[in-house]
Order: sequence, then C-alpha cells, then structure tokens
Amino acid sequence: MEPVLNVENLSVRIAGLHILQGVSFTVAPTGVTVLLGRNGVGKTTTLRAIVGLTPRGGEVRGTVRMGAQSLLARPTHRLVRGGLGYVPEDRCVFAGLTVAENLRLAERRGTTPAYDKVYALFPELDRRGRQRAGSLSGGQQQMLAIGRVLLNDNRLLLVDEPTKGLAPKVVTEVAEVLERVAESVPVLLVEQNLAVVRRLARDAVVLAAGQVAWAGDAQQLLLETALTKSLLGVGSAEGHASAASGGATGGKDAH
Ligand SMILES: Nc1ncnc2c1ncn2[C@@H]1O[C@H](COP(=O)(O)OP(=O)(O)OP(=O)(O)O)[C@@H](O)[C@H]1O
Repeated sequence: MEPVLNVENLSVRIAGLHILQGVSFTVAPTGVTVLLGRNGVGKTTTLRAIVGLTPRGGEVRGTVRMGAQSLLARPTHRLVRGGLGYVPEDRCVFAGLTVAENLRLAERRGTTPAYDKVYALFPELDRRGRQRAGSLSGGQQQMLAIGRVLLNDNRLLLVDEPTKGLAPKVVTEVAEVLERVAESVPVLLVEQNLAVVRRLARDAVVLAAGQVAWAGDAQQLLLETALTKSLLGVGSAEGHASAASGGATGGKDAH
C-alpha cells in the first residue's frame, strides 16, 4: 500500500538551531503512526513543518508529499482544504466563543460539515453547544479541537500530544475516540503516553538528535524494553497500565 505521507530529508532550522537534520519517514494509509522521542527532540517541529506552520524566520528544507501532492511550498489553509487535518498541541480553541461557534468557524465553504459524525463521536459537544469553550475541561477542549477537524473530510490527521495534561480517565476517553477516528482516516500522532501508544499505534517513528533513530512496528518497539528505554528514556514496562482500563500512566510525562 502506498504511504499517505512521504517525508524525505526534512531539515528545520529555527533561531540558529538545526532542530531537524534530514528526517525521512512514511505514514501508512491506514491506522495510527506514532512519532516518538525524548522531550525537545523535534516532534512538534516536524508536525508544524508538514502543515506549513514553522515560525517566521525558520528555514525548512526537504520534501513532504501527500500522495502526489508536494506540501512544503503551499500555504496552510490550502493544505487543510486539501485534506490535511491538524490538531495542535495547545488545542487552540477560541475560549471566548461557544462550543457551537467554535465548530461553525471550522465549516468549509462549498462542503457539508459532518455534524452527525462529530456529535456521534462527541455527544458532549452537542449537549454543551452553548457553553463557552474557555470554561470546558481540558479533556472537553481536546474533544472540541478534534471534533472541529473532523467536521471536514480529511486524507490524513496530524494530532499533537492529545492526552497531555489530562486525567487518566480522560486519557482513556481520548484514546477511545482516536481509535475510532483511525478506523476511517490515517493518523500521525505525537504521543508520550506509552499505554496510549500501545493501544493505538501500528507503526512508530522515533526521533533522536534531529534524525530518525528507529522506525518500524510500534508493538515490537514496546516489547523491547531496553530499546525503548534508550530511545525514549523510559522503559515500555513502565507504560503497561492499560489506556483502556483508565490507568494510563505510562510515558515519560505521566500526567
Ligand atoms: N520558535 C522556536 N524558537 C526557538 N527554539 C524553538 C522554537 N520552536 C522549537 N524550538 C526548539 O526546538 C526543539 C524541538 O522542539 P519541539 O517542540 O519540536 O520538540 P518536541 O519533541 O515536540 O518536545 P516535547 O516532547 O517537549 O513537546 C526544542 O529544543 C525547542 O526548544
């Protein structure tokens, strides 16, 4: 099967720092590919480069293709319209607007927004339509951020640390949602919680020192505790609590 995304020799320099130094990997057309690595290694930088959101003054080189389409020279709004969905790390919901208004802002002209699908996945967003997004819990804001992207058709979703800072029970809910989402659209996921990785990921790409240090079967990686420890600074055994059981505490940032 052809990959949905091809990243070749991606280099990013920001403020004089050579953060990514020739990163190459592919994302399978189905399921979840997880992007791993120690703190500050460049995972967010990678997602932001793919979606055209490298900070001003940053220098991006290399090739990123989604199918036949070359992404790097295109503005973000075009990429999004072309089916590249992005859920950023900080969720970026509009705090002063209601849930319904946040969703409405994501509607794309000329397409029919999939409210049925979004409300089926997140009944709470329907119930809380008139609530200001800023007064939602972290988990609810995350659901809104994901729901907003799912209103439109996507060929690929980039999701950056969706479980960061969430209580274990909410981590489980987010993992369940992503599992369902990944049944219909491939996902490139940055995730530090190894219980969530174990539950969701089929493929893994591990960054270290600005390059890809390891790529392959995610479940295989998690079985190799010594390797996981050397690449991520945490043994996979430490992430054994199941995200399905509400005990997701694995990962170097256990929240
Ligand atoms: N705008 C910026 N200006 C200066 N340095 C930056 C900027 N953005 C990122 N960096 C640096 O680039 C490196 C990679 O950051 P990035 O956020 O991509 O890492 P990460 O792997 O996502 O980290 P974490 O796991 O902590 O979220 C870090 O050292 C960070 O300080």
